[in-house]
Amino acid sequence: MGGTGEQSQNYSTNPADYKLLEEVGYGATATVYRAIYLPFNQVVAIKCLDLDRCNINLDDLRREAQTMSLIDHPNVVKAYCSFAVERNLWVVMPFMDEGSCLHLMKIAYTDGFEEDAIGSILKETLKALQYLHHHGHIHRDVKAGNILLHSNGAVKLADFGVAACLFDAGDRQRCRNTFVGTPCWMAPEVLQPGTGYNSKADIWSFGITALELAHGHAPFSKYPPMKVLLMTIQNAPPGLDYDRDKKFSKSFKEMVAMCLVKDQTKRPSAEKLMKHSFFKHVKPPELSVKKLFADLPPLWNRVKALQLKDAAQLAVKKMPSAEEEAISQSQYHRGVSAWNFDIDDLKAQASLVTDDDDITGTREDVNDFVTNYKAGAVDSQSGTGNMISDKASLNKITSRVGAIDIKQTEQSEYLNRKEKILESDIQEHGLPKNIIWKRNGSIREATTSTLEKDIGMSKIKKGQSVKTRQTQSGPLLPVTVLSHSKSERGRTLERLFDEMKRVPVIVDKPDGFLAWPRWLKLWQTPKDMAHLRRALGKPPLEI
Ligand SMILES: Nc1ncnc2c1ncn2[C@@H]1O[C@H](COP(=O)(O)OP(=O)(O)OP(=O)(O)O)[C@@H](O)[C@H]1O
Repeated sequence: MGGTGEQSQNYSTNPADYKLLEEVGYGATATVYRAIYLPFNQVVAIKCLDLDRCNINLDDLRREAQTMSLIDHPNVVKAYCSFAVERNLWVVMPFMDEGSCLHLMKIAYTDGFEEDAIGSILKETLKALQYLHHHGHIHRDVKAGNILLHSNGAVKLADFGVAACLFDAGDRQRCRNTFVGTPCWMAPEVLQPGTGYNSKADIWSFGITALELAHGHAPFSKYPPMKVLLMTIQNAPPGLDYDRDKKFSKSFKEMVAMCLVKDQTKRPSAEKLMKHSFFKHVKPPELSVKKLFADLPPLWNRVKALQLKDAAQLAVKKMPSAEEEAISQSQYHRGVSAWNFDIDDLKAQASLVTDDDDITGTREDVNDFVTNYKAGAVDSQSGTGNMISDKASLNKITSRVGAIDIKQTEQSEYLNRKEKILESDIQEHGLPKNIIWKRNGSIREATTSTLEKDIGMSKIKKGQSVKTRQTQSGPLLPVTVLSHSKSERGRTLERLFDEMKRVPVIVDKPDGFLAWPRWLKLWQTPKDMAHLRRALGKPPLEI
């Protein structure tokens, strides 16, 4: 099933022929926009790769994008064309109007999909792998975040070619100890230097993706990457559990187990896997996949809602002294591909991590917080939004964004280069008026007005931006602060306030104000206010 408005015409490489509309996704190196190709008045997606962040030769990138444009299969997202725009590479693709499976799970299916939908999604993805492997390609980044969906039921595997190119140029093949990939989804042989890998690595990732779709997250996802690496190499492969996963069929469990065999030579090829009985009775995606989107708001509103949720995660995450760890965690839980790591270094770090380590709280914490917040369960009465207007103290602040240290004075410039959520955006596109948040089978409604009011958008002046990029997902939210004992809570708050000094959430560029959304009201008692005062070194100003 193609059905995504793909046309065989030539697309121009003149940026003026494209009108960028909403942001519909972002990854490690790219931001994806819905756009109109003006000569055809056709909706397309444009992936804007930031070449400064890619560290890659433009010619290599172009060549790879050209390869991508030669790909022709209904289950693989093809590139219509690509061209450089200043320090970006634009890749023009068909617009998959329901976004990725990952986004969909995050917004409405946090515990994963039902088996009939999973079967259809996996079967279509496997067709894509069959095609790619047959043509001698390895995808290397199969995961729910790269499986795109269309409202007509079409399922396509994305991120082939350009991603591979980007990372190959980072010496993936040549450098023995350095790999790039998404650790949770990576096969043991990919993680072990010198082993060598082939298309069977995609079959492992396919098996992990099956578990991701079944549970709403990949196995080991609560652990830091270095631990995942060791667990993948040393532990028994993950799988569907007899007890926990009772709702899934025997044939589904068997199929997943076949993919997740550590010895790559014993894993089936895509072609052989397609013959497994699990795929024989799969429903057509128009029946099982299409129904997943019923009642959901448009993709761009969902993306915006997720960004706000992520901003919350960033702002209140607890990471007492391990900023880098938490930022890494954030990227890791987002499932981004740009994970550069050194095996020896990671092994050294991994030895310091115990099974009981819970560095960042849990995914459930985050979801519970968001759900409760929307339902009004989080106290939003006590405390008010606070703003620090003391420039001298601000100048001391260094915010850590991704792997880059940015001094306060450089922040405006940095933020200018980032995508922003502006008040005008919120007003223009609106947050989803009636998101149906399905959780544990229950349905809740969140209204724009509540969310906007509590976020204090009315207080945010035009030009202020919310930094969200680094926090697509991940259990970084210390919402347990609300249920902790007093002393635990105090300690968590202290760390939180300490963190707040370093991580500005909203920056008012003209005045150099630092603030955070007023709905992050975790200081609930006079004692908490005292903590805040101490952490800031001065009484917080109310806004
Ligand atoms: N053609 C498309 N139509 C609609 N949404 C898209 C399209 N391509 C990508 N997206 C959205 O944008 C997100 C990021 O895109 P993509 O994965 O290509 O970026 P990336 O930088 O390569 O990310 P990563 O490295 O994390 O995989 C996707 O997860 C998906 O939600």
